[in-house]
Amino acid sequence: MKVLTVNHVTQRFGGLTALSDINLEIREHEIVGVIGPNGAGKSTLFNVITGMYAPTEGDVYLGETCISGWKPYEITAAGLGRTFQNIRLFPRMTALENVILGMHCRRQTTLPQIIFSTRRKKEEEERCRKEALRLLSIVGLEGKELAMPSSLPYGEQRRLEIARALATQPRLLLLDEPAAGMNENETAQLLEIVKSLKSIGCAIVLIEHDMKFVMNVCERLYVLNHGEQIADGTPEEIRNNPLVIEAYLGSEE
Ligand SMILES: Nc1ncnc2c1ncn2[C@@H]1O[C@H](COP(=O)(O)OP(=O)(O)OP(=O)(O)O)[C@@H](O)[C@H]1O
Repeated sequence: MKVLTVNHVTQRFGGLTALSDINLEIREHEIVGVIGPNGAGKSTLFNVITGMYAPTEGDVYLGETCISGWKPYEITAAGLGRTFQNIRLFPRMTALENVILGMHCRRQTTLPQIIFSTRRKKEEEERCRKEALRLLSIVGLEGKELAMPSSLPYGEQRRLEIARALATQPRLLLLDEPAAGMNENETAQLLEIVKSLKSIGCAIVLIEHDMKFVMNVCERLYVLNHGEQIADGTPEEIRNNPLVIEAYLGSEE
């Protein structure tokens, strides 16, 4: 079953075409990469999918639902989670609280229940706490629930962001350069965690410049260059694609 369909999407900014007729299909449980040299349009594509921009042309579907023009929070509630290129954790909250906050779009208590502290609210709080602890352990942060984000090493802060994104119960998770700034050890740990997310039933699309990481974790790749989709296929096919090789060599000139 398809989780995400990007259907003939074009994005223009004034006279600049940042994306031109892009088509993507992501199926359940897949891990798919979007790669391309600087300025290729990767972030713009993520911004269109997550509702930061409404596409100039074309449509985005989450499952069977067209989400083009929806607001980011509506898209999150519909089942699309994301992490950002730069860490966006709440600095004055513990790791656990950061994850619990990610759940707010799924919480069932109403405002009066919150104000009058009903039994239902307490039960829900306990349920959220247990779920947040489970998510922290999925990203390898068991025992770190009371840590403040700034006390965690960089690699763990990025994993905490993934746990928070998972707290929204996404069908699809978008990771924006998850390995950026990580050392070799941190990248290797992240690789195992991303692979393990397959088993919790969410599909993953990631933008990443670290080619070794991408080639190891992704089952399929889409390649953008100057806003155009120049290739898609398995890592092996992409590695040997002359258009891709030319795009990357050209970008180093
Ligand atoms: N809001 C905007 N207004 C105008 N131009 C934009 C906007 N966002 C992106 N662009 C332009 O669109 C093009 C694609 O940029 P984008 O950031 O999507 O590329 P990218 O592949 O993510 O690059 P990088 O790998 O360097 O992050 C660039 O020419 C960029 O300057």
